[in-house]
Amino acid sequence: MVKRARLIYNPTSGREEMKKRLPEVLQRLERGGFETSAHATIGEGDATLAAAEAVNRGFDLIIAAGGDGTLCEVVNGMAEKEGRPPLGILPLGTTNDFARALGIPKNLEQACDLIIQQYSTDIDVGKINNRYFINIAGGGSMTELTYEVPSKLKTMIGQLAYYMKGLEKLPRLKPIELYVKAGDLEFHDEVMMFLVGNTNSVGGFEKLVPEARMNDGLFDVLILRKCNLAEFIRVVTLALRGEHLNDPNLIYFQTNHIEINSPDYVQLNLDGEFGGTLPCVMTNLKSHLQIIVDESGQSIYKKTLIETLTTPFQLKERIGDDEHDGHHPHQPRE
Ligand SMILES: Nc1ncnc2c1ncn2[C@@H]1O[C@H](COP(=O)(O)OP(=O)(O)OP(=O)(O)O)[C@@H](O)[C@H]1O
Repeated sequence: MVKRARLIYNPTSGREEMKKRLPEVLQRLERGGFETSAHATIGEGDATLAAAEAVNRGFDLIIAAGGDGTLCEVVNGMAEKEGRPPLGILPLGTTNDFARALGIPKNLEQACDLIIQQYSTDIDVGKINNRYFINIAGGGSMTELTYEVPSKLKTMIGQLAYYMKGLEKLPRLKPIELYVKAGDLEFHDEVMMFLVGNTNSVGGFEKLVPEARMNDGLFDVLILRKCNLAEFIRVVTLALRGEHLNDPNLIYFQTNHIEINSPDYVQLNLDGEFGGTLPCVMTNLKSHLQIIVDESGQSIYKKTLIETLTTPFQLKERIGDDEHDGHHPHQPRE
C-alpha cells in the first residue's frame, strides 16, 4: 500500500540545499513507497501551521526538512494533535543538533533511505509554557547567540558563524538572578546560564549535558553559577571535554518538571530559536512523539537513546492498520 507523506521544508535552511534538490528527494521517497507532497515554509511559524494541517489531513508520515528551528516548529504543530503520525527528519540546517543526537545522516540520499526503511521509536518532548521543544531549552549568557546570528552568514560560513558570534559576546557576559524549583530542590542565586536538555547534543557538542537521553522521561539540567570571564572560559573548556560535572561552579541534576523564574529580563532559547522569556514551567512529556530512526536505533553518540527502547518497530506493520486490529500505536508488536 502506498503511504502519503507530507514534506515540510525550509528553503532557507543551512546552505539552501532543499531548494535545489526537491525533485530528486520527492522521487526517491516515491520509489521508496511514499507518495509525497511538499510544503515550502514562507517564514517564522509557518512550519507549525503546516504540520498541524498535515496531521488534520491524515498523512501517514510528516517529514521535517531543515534545521533545528524548522524541526521545533513542526513538533509544535504536531504535539497537541490526536492521531499524529511519525516524524521523519532530513537534516539540512546549520548545526542539526537533534538529528545528530539520533545519528540521522547529513547526506540527503542516506537520510531519505533511512525514512524509507520505516523504523520508528518513541521519544520525549519538552513542554515549556504553551510551547514545545525536543532538543534543548536554555537562557542566560551565550544561549541567545544561536538566534542572533544572521541567516545570510550561516548560509555563507555554516557553524563557524556561531563561534564568531560567541567570541564577540564573550567580554560582555552578564549574570542573571534565577529562582529554580524542581521537586525537592529549590535554588536561588546569580547564574551565568542554564540549559535544560532532552538530548545531549547542544550547539554541535555532545558533552555539555552528557547524560541526557531523549527517551528516559527526564530533563538534564545544567546551571552555571555566577563567575568571572576567566572562570567562565575555564568551565566551558572543561565542559566541551565532558570534564565539568564535578566543578563547584556547576549544578547538574535530572528532573521531569522544573519551574524557573527571574526578576531580570531573560530570553529563552528553544531548540536554537528565540522562545519567549522567563518565567517558565517545563514538563517532560514521556514518549510523546514517534520519530524515524535507523533499524538498530543506534546513534552516533551511542547513548542518546537508553537501551530498553532501542528496538524500533516497523511502520509497515503499523500505519493504517491500528484501527483494525486494536494494536496500540505506541507499543511495539511482539
Ligand atoms: N522562507 C523562509 N524565509 C526566511 N526564514 C524562514 C523561512 N521559512 C522558515 N524560516 C525560519 O528560519 C528559521 C531557521 O531555520 P532552520 O533552523 O531550519 O535552519 P538553520 O538556522 O540554518 O539551522 P540550525 O537551526 O540547525 O542551525 C526557522 O526557525 C524559521 O522560523
